[in-house]
Amino acid sequence: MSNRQEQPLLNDWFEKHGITEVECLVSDLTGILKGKIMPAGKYLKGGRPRLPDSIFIQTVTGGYPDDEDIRFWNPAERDMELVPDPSAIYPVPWAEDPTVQIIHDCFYLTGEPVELAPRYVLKRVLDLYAARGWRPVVAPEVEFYLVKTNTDSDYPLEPPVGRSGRQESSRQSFSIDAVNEFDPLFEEMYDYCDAMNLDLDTLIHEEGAGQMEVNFQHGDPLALADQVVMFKRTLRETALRHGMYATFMAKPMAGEPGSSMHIHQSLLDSKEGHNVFADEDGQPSRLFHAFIGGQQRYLPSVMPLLAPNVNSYRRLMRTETSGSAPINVEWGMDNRTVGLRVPVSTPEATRVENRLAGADANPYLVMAASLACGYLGMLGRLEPRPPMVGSAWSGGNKLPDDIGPALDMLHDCQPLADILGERFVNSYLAVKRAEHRAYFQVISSWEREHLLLRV
Ligand SMILES: NC(=O)CC[C@H](N)C(=O)O
Repeated sequence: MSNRQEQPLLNDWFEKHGITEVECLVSDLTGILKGKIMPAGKYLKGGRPRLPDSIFIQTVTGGYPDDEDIRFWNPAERDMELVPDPSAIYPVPWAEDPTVQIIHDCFYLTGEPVELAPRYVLKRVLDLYAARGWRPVVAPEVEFYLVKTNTDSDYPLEPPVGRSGRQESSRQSFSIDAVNEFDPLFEEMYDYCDAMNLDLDTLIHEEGAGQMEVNFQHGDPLALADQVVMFKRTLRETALRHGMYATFMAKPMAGEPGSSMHIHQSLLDSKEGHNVFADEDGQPSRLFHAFIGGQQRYLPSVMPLLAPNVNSYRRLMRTETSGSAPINVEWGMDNRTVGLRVPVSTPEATRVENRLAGADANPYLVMAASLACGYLGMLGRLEPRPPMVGSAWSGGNKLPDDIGPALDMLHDCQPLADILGERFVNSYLAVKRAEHRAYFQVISSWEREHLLLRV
């Protein structure tokens, strides 16, 4: 991978846009963009930027796993070379100087890819599909909240003040006027997304106060994961410019529904280009059913990638305000109470929507995990349970209800480690356990409220 095929393309692009500065981006496990900022001339002329591989064992608080877990990564903390992906070049429309942001892949200096990189984990799963002549297609839907800026982390978040000077105080699902309250912000968001070629389909108001959802046009999973990462960055920046925060936390406010990252998934024959989830007679195919069977069998074990934080499981708790966040891996036609919804569609658009992931998850890992489960189902020709008709809520929570048990289930699932990479899974478990320990060291206001004078 040390060839420089991409160099002429970069030269042209930089020249055309008069680029003076480059942001070299790599997504860590959480989805935080790490990297280096460089003058354009140096970037084009000089060697590739480097980072230590320890960026992939860093927790969200900047810590590292405990000593006993360190054997899972590379104690030498080796350098990685960052290689630009020419299909992931985006201008930075809000920058003062002409700046480009480029998503990079990571390779050791010996040439092997770094298996801990989330983007590599997705590529690895896509390669397995490609080897069988399959090309998965996905369409992500991402929910988020706009909230009032707030610098006191002990204080609950609040909805932002819109153009009317008021905060939303009742459910405004699908209201156009409630979106228009934040018109200046969304107009700028669209301008930025257009400049970056992010293919947004629709924007709607969701159920929560200040909660919105964007849908992306369907396409290649790697390109869409890149787009979601870039969209999150763009929206956070836009909101700041308008005196608000945009948050992708799975459950930012106790009395409001959580935010999800639904993934619609279909499967094309790589050569012919037709959707193999439908038979010649237009009926759902055996592969489609086996894909769902795999999702039913393996999704509970891959929950740490779909719901990666303690906060993620608050979204998946059934309460009066949890909205339609699923707590099961049932499937059903046009049914929003199940984790695996099959929308009514034409045969060419036959697909299954995985509704489990939170908006807080890393999109590379969500897509890798979800597609890995479907792949295992197709390989093992697994049969799904009968589709759910009516409400699936009454069956109770069929998913791990906290990050601790979810990590134990991932640890015990060898078929997933074989697909996602043993070294990646072990490092991921170590990082998430370290985060869980750090969380547990914080004494919450609930404990002060209810235990202080009673126990
Ligand atoms: N768009 C919807 O169906 C709502 C999803 C819900 N907010 C969730 O967290 O899963």
